[in-house]
Amino acid sequence: MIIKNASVLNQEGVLERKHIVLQNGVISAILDGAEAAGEAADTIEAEGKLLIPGLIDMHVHLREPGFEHKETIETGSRSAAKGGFTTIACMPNTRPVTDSPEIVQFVKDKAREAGLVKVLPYAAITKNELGRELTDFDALKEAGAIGFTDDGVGVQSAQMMKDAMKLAAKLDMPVIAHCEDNSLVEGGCVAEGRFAEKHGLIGIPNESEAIHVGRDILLAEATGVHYHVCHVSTEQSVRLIRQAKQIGIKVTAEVCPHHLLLAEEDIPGLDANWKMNPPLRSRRDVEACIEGLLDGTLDMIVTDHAPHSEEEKAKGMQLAPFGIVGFETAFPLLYTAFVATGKWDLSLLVQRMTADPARVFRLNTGTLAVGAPADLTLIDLEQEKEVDPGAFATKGRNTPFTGWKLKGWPVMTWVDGQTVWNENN
Ligand SMILES: NC(=O)N[C@@H](CC(=O)O)C(=O)O
Ligand SMILES: [Zn+2]
Ligand SMILES: [Zn+2]
Repeated sequence: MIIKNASVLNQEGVLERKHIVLQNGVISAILDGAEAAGEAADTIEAEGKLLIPGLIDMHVHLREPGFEHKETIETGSRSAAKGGFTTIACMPNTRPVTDSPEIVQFVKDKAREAGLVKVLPYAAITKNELGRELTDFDALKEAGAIGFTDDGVGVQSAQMMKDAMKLAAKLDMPVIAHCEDNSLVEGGCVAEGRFAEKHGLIGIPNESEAIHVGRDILLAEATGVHYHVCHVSTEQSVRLIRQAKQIGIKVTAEVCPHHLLLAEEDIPGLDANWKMNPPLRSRRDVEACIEGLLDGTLDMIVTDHAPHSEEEKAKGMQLAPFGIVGFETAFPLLYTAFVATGKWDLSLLVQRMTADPARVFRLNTGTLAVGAPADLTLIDLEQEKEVDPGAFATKGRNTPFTGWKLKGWPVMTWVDGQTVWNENN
């Protein structure tokens, strides 16, 4: 197969016209656009469109097993492919929790049946994510888990976290942390700030996140583990991670599109489509996250795709579950807000969603190179469309971005050379 006349970013971040030849699931040649592309059984004309490595999302919730009314591995995979993602790593807060080799195997089997994107399972740190007893790290690694996390809750005991890190370090596996100290968030559903005050809600303070980041950085230093911080949302966390990196502690971090785009003061009313964990913070925190992403303190962008049903989200700000969907809006949101406005280079956005997650988690994807798996995404940078949850492939409709006019929509996605999403089919 040949993808002809695509716009491809070169090493210097400049767009060049290229023909990409795919064979047996890998990129077999990248030809100069001035050369003849040659013949193939299947030719895609990509004139005027951006071709990038398939996007990688290292933090997603697919809800299966146990919460199939919110999402399944198949619907989540389809939504990911539609959003331009080719590799996703799914969180273990399912029912049962992914705390046994059997559930890791179940997730892998379901992902293979769906046959769309590459699904990498995380396993829980503690049994049932209750924070009481460690899971069997050896067996979970053996079954194919790529890291350990209790995402959805923070590991409250420092000793438990230290034990987990020691074990993970021995197995050369990362610990991925949802940073939240429960004693500092009781009853909170939005961040401290103007919105919480106006509506008489208990506010979640920044320290509830940063206190775990600080604690865990010290434990990572002591144990030598690769420590990865989930969905960073505060100025204080960014500062702690920056300092830890400067002194050589093995810490990496991720940030979500909504924490780069929205602050608590933007929440329009008591609508739970604006409720997520961590919550939207102050404008100052948003600016610190952006700065952190630009200087590499925050290594990558993840969606934290967290679908919930409409009934659940209709329960209101206090009672509805935390979380918003992310796959199908992530790239267009960031492209429109930061690249189309000239604030960021296109290559920075692409790197933080491809090469950087691949580097941190040692994946063999995320680059457009001869010999690499043909995981690719074709993007129309010009077409403008409104976010319409009714048209989502995910079962979730829970997004604060309804009606936003965006550019940069993925139009085709390939995994190992197979088309997994095509706008025109
Ligand atoms: N981010 C969220 O708001 N919710 C996630 C849990 C999590 O990522 O902590 C979920 O599972 O719904
Ligand atoms: Zn989390
Ligand atoms: Zn999550």
